[in-house]
Amino acid sequence: MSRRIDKPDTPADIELRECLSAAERRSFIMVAGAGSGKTTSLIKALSAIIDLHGEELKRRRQRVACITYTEIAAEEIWTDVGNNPIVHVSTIHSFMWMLVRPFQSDVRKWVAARIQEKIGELEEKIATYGPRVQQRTKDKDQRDLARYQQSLERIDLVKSFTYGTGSDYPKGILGHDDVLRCATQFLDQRPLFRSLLAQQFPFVFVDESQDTTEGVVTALKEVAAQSQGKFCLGFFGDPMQRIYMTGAGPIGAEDGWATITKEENFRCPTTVLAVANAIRRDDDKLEQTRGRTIKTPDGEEIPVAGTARMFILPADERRDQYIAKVRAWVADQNCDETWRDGFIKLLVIVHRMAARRLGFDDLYVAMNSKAPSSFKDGFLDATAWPLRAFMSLALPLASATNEGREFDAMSLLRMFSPKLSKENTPKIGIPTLLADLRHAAAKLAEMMQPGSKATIRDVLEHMRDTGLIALDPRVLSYLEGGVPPPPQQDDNQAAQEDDEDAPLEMSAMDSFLACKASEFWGYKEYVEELSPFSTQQGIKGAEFDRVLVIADDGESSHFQFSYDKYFGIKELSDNDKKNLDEGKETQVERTRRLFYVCCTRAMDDLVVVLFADDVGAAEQAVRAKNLFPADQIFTEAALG
Ligand SMILES: Nc1ncnc2c1ncn2[C@@H]1O[C@H](COP(=O)(O)OP(=O)(O)OP(=O)(O)O)[C@@H](O)[C@H]1O
Repeated sequence: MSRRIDKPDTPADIELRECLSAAERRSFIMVAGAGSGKTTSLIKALSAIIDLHGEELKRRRQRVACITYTEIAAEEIWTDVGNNPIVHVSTIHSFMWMLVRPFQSDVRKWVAARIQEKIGELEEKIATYGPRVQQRTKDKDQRDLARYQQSLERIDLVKSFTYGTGSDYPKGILGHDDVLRCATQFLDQRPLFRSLLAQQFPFVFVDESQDTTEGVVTALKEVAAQSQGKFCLGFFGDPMQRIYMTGAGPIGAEDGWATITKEENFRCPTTVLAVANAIRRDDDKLEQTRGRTIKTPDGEEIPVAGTARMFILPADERRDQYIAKVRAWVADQNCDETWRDGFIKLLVIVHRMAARRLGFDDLYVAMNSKAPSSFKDGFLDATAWPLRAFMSLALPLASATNEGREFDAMSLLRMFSPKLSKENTPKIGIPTLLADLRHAAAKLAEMMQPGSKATIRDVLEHMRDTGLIALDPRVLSYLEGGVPPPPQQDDNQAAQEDDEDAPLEMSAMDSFLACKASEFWGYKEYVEELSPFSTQQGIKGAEFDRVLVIADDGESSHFQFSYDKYFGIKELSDNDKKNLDEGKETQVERTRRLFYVCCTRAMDDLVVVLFADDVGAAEQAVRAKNLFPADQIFTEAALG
């Protein structure tokens, strides 16, 4: 693939360069549809800053900050600007942590206040228990309260604070959420902190800004307001591509800011572009032009037609066979064997069927049925806190151990084991310590082995007892609770009737801890290869020659998304209607945006397979929606 930086300049790139070169720096918003080259413009802008201001920035020891959604995107962008040290590319969490880290005593005060706040919330909850609150909930709340109080006493003993995936205050670890909370609070409340940011980083760019939280957007805007003329803030995004609930969506331009748009789509072939424009017709009506082109041998630029097709097939146990048939059919039609058995990008939102096929049915059920919404959301991209110890350490460490990758195993241990942290001077000799950790890693790999009977609880206890990782205190709290009693007859009902999410969390955690730990392998495969939310492969900003989107609500109607409602196969619920009346969004808007992101990844061919209970009704609804040309919508009959 050719490098983004080598692409020709568009009028938007020229307009953007004017914002960067003006004596009075001007902040801006670049809003444009999929494949319009926003990331390309961002890379070009970084390179323009290096050319225009590189020397001056170096002299003043200043840098340009570029905030991306994933580590992978950060790496890609930094490579594209020749790994220039003037450019600091990172995720928002590490950027914010870099800013607050030097202010250790302020962080300490902030952490103490945060714990006080949590204690206050818990005390309030305890004081207002309803009659149905279960004893287990009460016990857990008391344990959490005691833990917070203990943490508060130990905060002064923490030598220095660091940042990890989940917070563990007595160990001096601030998790993702806390880092953002702390940094945005500092930025909101302290003019000096804002000046410091602007002085260190006179240019701050945010890619995928539609999924950046409101708090971060506001805080950065405050920096821009305070340092007007000397600071340039740029947001690059597309509200239609917001796929996380926490994202800010459309970002408004402030007075004096430039709003830069891009009309063209450079990625999708004309057939796919037509679908993309049709999807947006029901939303902000933005229509993109051009589409991907190629140069003929005699230098003529011609549009790529590509293909865009949709299949409606029965939602039964033959899903896998149908997919294979569709692939073979497209291979024949397109004279392209890759469609039969080569690499195509499959995108599917996890549902019960997919989970069962990939061998993580119980894990899916634990995190989705009778689970808090934060678990359901966090299951889509593996960010839910109960999953973290597995995704960050247990799985990669077990793989490294199984494959004899000593060096990788050691790096993981150095990264995660509190026994190897700088603060912890070992009581036993280093060689003994390392041998113990290696032994613990081998045992972990054995417990994670497919076919092993070890449960998630067993593995977490093993990791806790051997010091392989500092577990999230919320996980620890459940481990300490012991094995739960077998469910009482009215347990489920009580769980539903109890107010708030706490009982839901408790029952979800009971099921989660009882799952086989080896189910995580199938889940990992899903997250890394099939999920449109995959942060590993980074579907955001990614593009693939051949894309197959599976639209399947499965057996469970997902909390956030419903293809059946989006395509108009299923009626909106009373709750949806109420939300609409109140101006809130429903599954329909969310599904539309996700569908848009998925479809617009295609550079050549797009195939959408919708699995429906009633194929006839679904076909009628799909045709009425008019997203695909009538002669490109097929049912089982076409497959022969
Ligand atoms: N000016 C250009 N001329 C030709 N091709 C371009 C140009 N700008 C970008 N492209 C190509 O278009 C594709 C999409 O670019 P890019 O990923 O920057 O878009 P994006 O707007 O960030 O995408 P999305 O929002 O959909 O993730 C890439 O293949 C890129 O190389």
